Amino acid sequence: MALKQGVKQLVETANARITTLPVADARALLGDPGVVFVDIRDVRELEREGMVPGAFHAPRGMLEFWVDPDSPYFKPVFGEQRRFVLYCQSGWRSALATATLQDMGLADVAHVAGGFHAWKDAGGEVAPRPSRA
Ligand SMILES: O=S(=O)([O-])[S-]
Repeated sequence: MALKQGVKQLVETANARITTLPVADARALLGDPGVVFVDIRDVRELEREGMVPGAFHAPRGMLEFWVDPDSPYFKPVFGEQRRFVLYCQSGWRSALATATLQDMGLADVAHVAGGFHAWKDAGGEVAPRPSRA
């Protein structure tokens, strides 16, 4: 079956209209109280590899429902006037998720180029997943 769009095209289209932060720029934001790092990977990935210290874990499958204040699953962190910096493993899922949150109207949302892999390769800070990340 021929798809109308494959993942490569979806990611490219998303990347063309969202903010992508190089790892160095993202690392410079770590600890900034106006910034929330959002880890959208599966919990198993966090347990296996750790995460950006202090990141908020919002699995991609729930993301839209946690962001929408009209959803029963809304998480108040997404109602704060802060910058949201999403990351996944390699920057593909986060590109799609960032585009979606932008479409939903989140004012300041970006993602990390190359995801957690690139973050770690650059010597980025890594913390174990807290028991309730
Ligand atoms: O997390 S991912 O970029 O490999 S889809």
